[in-house]
Amino acid sequence: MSNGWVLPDEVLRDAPAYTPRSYELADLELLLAGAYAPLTGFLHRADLASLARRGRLVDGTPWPVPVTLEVPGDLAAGLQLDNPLHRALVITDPEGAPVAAVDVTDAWPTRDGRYGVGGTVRRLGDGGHGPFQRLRRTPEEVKSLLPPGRVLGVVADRPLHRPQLAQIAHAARTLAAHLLVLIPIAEPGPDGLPSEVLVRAVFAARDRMPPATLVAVPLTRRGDEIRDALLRAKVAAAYGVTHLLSTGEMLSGGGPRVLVPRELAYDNRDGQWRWRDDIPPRNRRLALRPDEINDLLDRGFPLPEWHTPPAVAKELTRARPPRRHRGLVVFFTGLSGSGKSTIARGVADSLRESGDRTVTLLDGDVVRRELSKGLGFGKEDRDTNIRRIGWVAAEVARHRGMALCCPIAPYAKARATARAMAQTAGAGFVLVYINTPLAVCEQRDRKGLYAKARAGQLTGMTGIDDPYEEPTDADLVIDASEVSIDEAVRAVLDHLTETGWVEPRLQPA
Ligand SMILES: Nc1ncnc2c1ncn2[C@@H]1O[C@H](COP(=O)(O)OS(=O)(=O)O)[C@@H](OP(=O)(O)O)[C@H]1O
Ligand SMILES: Nc1ncnc2c1ncn2[C@@H]1O[C@H](COP(=O)(O)OP(=O)(O)O)[C@@H](O)[C@H]1O
Repeated sequence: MSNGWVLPDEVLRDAPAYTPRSYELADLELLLAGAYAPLTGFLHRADLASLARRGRLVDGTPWPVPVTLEVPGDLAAGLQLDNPLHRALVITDPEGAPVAAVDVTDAWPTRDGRYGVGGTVRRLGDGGHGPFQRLRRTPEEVKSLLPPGRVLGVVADRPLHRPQLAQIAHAARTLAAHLLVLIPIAEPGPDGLPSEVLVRAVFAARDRMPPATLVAVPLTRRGDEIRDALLRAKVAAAYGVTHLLSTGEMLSGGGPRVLVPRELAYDNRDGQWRWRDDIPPRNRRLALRPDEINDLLDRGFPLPEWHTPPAVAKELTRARPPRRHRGLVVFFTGLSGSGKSTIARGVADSLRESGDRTVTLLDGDVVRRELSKGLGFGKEDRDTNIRRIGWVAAEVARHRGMALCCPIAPYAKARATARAMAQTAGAGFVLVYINTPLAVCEQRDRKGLYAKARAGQLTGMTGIDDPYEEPTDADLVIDASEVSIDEAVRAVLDHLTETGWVEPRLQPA
C-alpha cells in the first residue's frame, strides 16, 4: 500500500462520512501515526485471508492481528471501487469532526448487513483531541527524542508499583538502555482503570524510574494474549524499542527482544526488592496482586508504602475511593411483574431516608415515557432502551450518586454493556436478578399483558413469545415469590452493606 494518494477537496466534501467503533478509531490513529508500520490502511480481504492462514500479509510480512473497518451496507453500496473520485470515505470522530479519509479499494459483506472495507488512510483535520494529546506522539517524534543505543520498552497497562519499578530499573541498568514507557489509552485497563487515571498513576511513579520517555498509545486488546503481545511488540518496535520487558508470554519472531523478568519480592531485612527465592520466606513479602490492591482501595485501607510509592497510591485512592463513597448502579432485571420496581422503590426509599447519597430511580414506565419514548419491544429497541438507561445511570454514578434501574433487560449483552458503562465511569455495578417464576408473574398480571399475550392479542411479550436470557453474572438473585417485599428490600440492602457499597448505619432499624 502506498500512502501518497491525493484527493481534491470537492471529492472529500461529497464523500460519505462515518463514525467507526472506538477500537476501529484506535486502530485508525495507530495507522495514521505510523505505529502499525508497514501497514498504511485497513486490510483487504486477501491480506485478512492470508493472515488467518499463515500469520502473514500477502506480501509475506508477518502481522499478528486483523486491522479492519466495518461500515453499514448502504454506505459501502454507494462507493465505486474502480473510480478513485467516488470511493473515498471520510472518517469522523464521535463528535462528528473529520479525522481521516479512507481510499476504499476493497469492500465485502460481513454480517448483519455490514461491509468490511479496506484501503489506505490519510489524516484530515488537525489530528484529533482528547486528554493527553501532548503524550500521543508519533513514532517519528518519539524516535527523534530517544538517545542512541538500546531502548527498553515497557507497556504499562497497569500502574507501576515498587516491584514493577524495581524490575524496570534492574533491566534498564543491565542493558544500559534508555526507558520508553508506552501507556495504552484507547480503553480502560485490564482491571477497568480509566486510561486517564492510568496515565496519571504512571506519571506519579516517574521519579522512581531511570531516565524515561513516556508515550500514550491508543492500543486496544483483542482478547488473544499471544496476538496482543505480538502486536504490542510490533508497535513498540515502531517506536524504537529494542528490548521489551514482558509480563506475559515469551515471544519469538521479528521485532524487539522480549525479556521476561524474574519475580521480585520485598525483603523486610533491608527494604529492598530482590528475586523472591533469594529471600528467606519469613522475611519475604510478595507483591500484591491487582485484585488485592483493588480490595484494599474498595475497603478504604491505605496502600502500604513498602509496595506502592505514596504519589501512585494518592492517584489510585483518588480514582478508586472506598466503595461507600463511590457511585453505584443497582440494575434489577427480570420478567414483567417479577417485582423489580416494587423492590427498587423500597431500596430507594430506604437510601433516601439516610440521605447519604443522591438516589435516582430509573423506573421502567418513567424511562419509557421520558427517555425512550417511541421505542417498541423488538430486540433492537429493547437494546437501545437498555443502552440509554445504562448511559444515564453511569452518568449519575460518575458523580457519585446511586442509580437504581428496573427494566426487564432481557438480553445479556445489553446488560453487559450497562455494566461496562458504569465501570468505565469509575462506579460500581450490582446486577440483581429477580427470578420470580413466570407463572407467578402471569398470575399477578398487573397490566393484563400476559392475558393479552396468551390470547394472541399481543406478540413479543417477554417470557411468552419473546426471549429472556437468564443472567449468569448476577450479583444477587431474589425469587420474589418466596420472600415478602420487605424481605426482598432487606436482602438488597444487606448485600450492598456486606459488599461495602452502603454504610451499615445507613439501614433502617
Ligand atoms: N412485548 C412486551 N414485552 C414485555 N413488556 C412489555 C411488552 N409490551 C409492553 N410491555 C410493558 O413494558 C414494560 C417493560 O419495559 P422495559 O423497558 O422494562 O422493557 S425492556 O427492558 O426494554 O425489554 C413492562 O412493564 P413492567 O411490568 O414494569 O416490567 C410491560 O408492562
Ligand atoms: N415479594 C414481592 N416482591 C415484589 N413484588 C411483589 C411481591 N409480592 C407481591 N408483589 C407484587 O407484585 C407486583 C410486582 O410488580 P412490579 O414491581 O411492577 O414488577 P416489575 O417492575 O418487575 O414489572 C406488585 O404489584 C407487587 O405489589
